[in-house]
Amino acid sequence: MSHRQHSFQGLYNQFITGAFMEHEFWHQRWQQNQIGFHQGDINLHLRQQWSKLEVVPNSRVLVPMCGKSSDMLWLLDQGYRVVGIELSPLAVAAFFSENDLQPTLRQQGEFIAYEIDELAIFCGDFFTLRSVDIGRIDAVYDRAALVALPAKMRLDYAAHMATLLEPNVKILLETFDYLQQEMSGPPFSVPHDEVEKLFHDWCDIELLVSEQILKREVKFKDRGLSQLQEHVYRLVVRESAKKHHCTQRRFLDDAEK
Ligand SMILES: C[S@@+](CC[C@H](N)C(=O)[O-])C[C@H]1O[C@@H](n2cnc3c(N)ncnc32)[C@H](O)[C@@H]1O
Repeated sequence: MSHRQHSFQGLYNQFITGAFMEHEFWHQRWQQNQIGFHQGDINLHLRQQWSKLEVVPNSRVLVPMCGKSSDMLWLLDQGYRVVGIELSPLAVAAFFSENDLQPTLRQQGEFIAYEIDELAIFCGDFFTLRSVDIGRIDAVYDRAALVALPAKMRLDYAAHMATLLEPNVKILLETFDYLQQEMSGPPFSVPHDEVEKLFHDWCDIELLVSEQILKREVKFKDRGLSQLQEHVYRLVVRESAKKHHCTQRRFLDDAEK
C-alpha cells in the first residue's frame, strides 16, 4: 500500500470510528434511558422568544436532533408544520407512543419518515440529510442539538445546516457557556465567540437572552461547574449565504483530505 493510500485509509477509519462512536453513545443513552436532557415542560425560551423570529403560521420548522421533545407539540399548536430529525428509533417511537399518536412510516433516502398530519420525524443521521429529503424549511429550532456535539462536529453541523437552508430562514439557537475544563460534555460549552465563528459568515446574529442559570440547574453544579451561562440567539440566514457555503464546504473538504 502506498503512503498516500495508507494515510487515506487511516483518515477514513478515523472518520468512520468517530461517527460510529458518536452514534453508539446516543443509542446507548436512549437504551439505558439516560436522557437527563429531556424536558417534561415546554422550553421557556421557546415560549418567550419564538415570536421575536416573526415566523408566519403554516411555515415549516426544522427541529434537528429532536429526541422526543414536547417542544414539537408546542410548535404544532402554534400552527406550524414541524420536521424533526433524530438518530434514535427508540426516541422517535417514544415520542409517538407517549403522545398517543400513530404515524405512518415511509422510506425517504437514508431515513425512515414517521408522519402524522403536520408533523414528520425523520429517523437517521442529521449529517446525511439532504434538502431533497425534507424540502423547503422556513425556520429552525435548536435546543440541545449544537451543544450536544463535540467541537469538530459543531463545525460540520453548522456547515451542513447551511446546505439545508435558504436565505431569510430564521433560527432560534440555545447554547451554554461554561468552563469546559470543569465538566466534560455533553452538553458542551459553546461560547459567544464560537457562535460568531460558526455563523457570522452566513447569518445575522442577535443575542436575545443571556443569563446565569447555575442556581436553578443544580445537576450541573453537582457535576463541578462554578458558573453556567445560557445564551439564546436569533440567527437569520443572509442572502449571500449560498455563495459562502460553497466556499466553506470546499474548505472543509480540503481540510479533510
Ligand atoms: C441532548 S439530546 C437533545 C434532544 C432534544 N433536542 C431535546 O431538547 O430534548 C441530543 C439528541 O440528538 C440525537 N442525535 C445525536 N447525534 C445525532 C445525529 N447525528 N443525527 C440525528 N440525531 C442525533 C440524540 O439521539 C439525542 O436525542
